[in-house]
Amino acid sequence: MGEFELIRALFHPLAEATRQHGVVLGPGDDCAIQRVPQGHELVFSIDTLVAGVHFPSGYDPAQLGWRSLAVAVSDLAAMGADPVCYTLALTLPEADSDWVTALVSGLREASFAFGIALAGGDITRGPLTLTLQVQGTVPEGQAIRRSGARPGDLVAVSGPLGGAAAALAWLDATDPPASVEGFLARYHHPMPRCALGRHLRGVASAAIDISDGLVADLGHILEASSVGAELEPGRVPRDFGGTWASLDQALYGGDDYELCVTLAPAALDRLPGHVASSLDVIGRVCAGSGLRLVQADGIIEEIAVPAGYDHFKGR
Ligand SMILES: Nc1ncnc2c1ncn2[C@@H]1O[C@H](COP(=O)(O)OP(=O)(O)OP(=O)(O)O)[C@@H](O)[C@H]1O
Ligand SMILES: Cc1ncc(C[n+]2csc(CCOP(=O)(O)O)c2C)c(N)n1
Ligand SMILES: [Mg+2]
Repeated sequence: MGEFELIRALFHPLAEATRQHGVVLGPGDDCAIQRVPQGHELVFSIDTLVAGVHFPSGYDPAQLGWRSLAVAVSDLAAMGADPVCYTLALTLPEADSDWVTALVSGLREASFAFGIALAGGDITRGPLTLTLQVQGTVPEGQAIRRSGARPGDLVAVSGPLGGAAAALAWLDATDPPASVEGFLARYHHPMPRCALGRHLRGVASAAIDISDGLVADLGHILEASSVGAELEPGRVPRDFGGTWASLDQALYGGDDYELCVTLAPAALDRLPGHVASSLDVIGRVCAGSGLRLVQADGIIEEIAVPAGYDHFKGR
């Protein structure tokens, strides 16, 4: 199949199937057109996934479709935005229609799950790479930024951490033990916390999605907000169906796509019960800078400049 046949046969039907009323014009013209309702703002972000870096070379294409859209939509969730549409720039080593059909099936499943429509894209030949630009909307002024954390706020996370990092060791295993299924599910099937993000508009003082690891991503909030924080590692959730990720994986492993949020104690009390109970409080924001890990025995570890994944240095 050639480039245009692939687009017509596989991507146009996906765009038709997922079309949203916010998309005035989908694939087929020089640009797509999105309607932004009055009183709302456009929120957008771009993410690239490279074979061998963000997913294993030889990764299952249907899982790749879900994972790629999930990690991209996760940035919208962190802002409290409602997903509307995305564009996909796809670089393929060859035009293997079975492989692309499977990729499209994963994208289709994720598109429906997150309520986001394919609006356009680009296909080129080269090393396997996907770039997704996701677009959403929020009521004017209500996007949750990284810069709003204030001393006295609680630090909370939306779910267990470290599972995707723990899965890395098992990605190539032909018959992994049942005990690591929770880790693998987290890697293969991340769930962007869009519903939570929506509830946190006007409630959370700051939010970020955890792509690089808790310490690194909380570090981005602290830096943007010019504050510090104390974190109790013993309170960080890391249970994946009865098998626990290590503390190191929970603190420093990436790819979990839970949210890390800061909010005033009174704001937590105002949340509906089921939303509040989806958050685990793990620490507190304080004046100053840097992150202090407070162990159960009171020993404090200072982390001055929390570093994340650096593509030019490795981990
Ligand atoms: N080439 C670039 N030009 C302009 N801004 C950039 C560029 N690369 C990154 N940024 C900006 O830097 C900030 C952090 O980027 P990063 O890719 O680390 O996002 P993230 O949400 O922290 O992580 P992830 O990529 O896993 O979603 C974002 O605001 C992003 O727009
Ligand atoms: C096969 C394989 N090996 C390692 C990782 C881990 N990993 C790669 S990049 C990244 C940070 C986010 O990148 P970016 O900042 O580009 O969004 C993480 C946690 C993976 N996902 N797959
Ligand atoms: Mg992010």
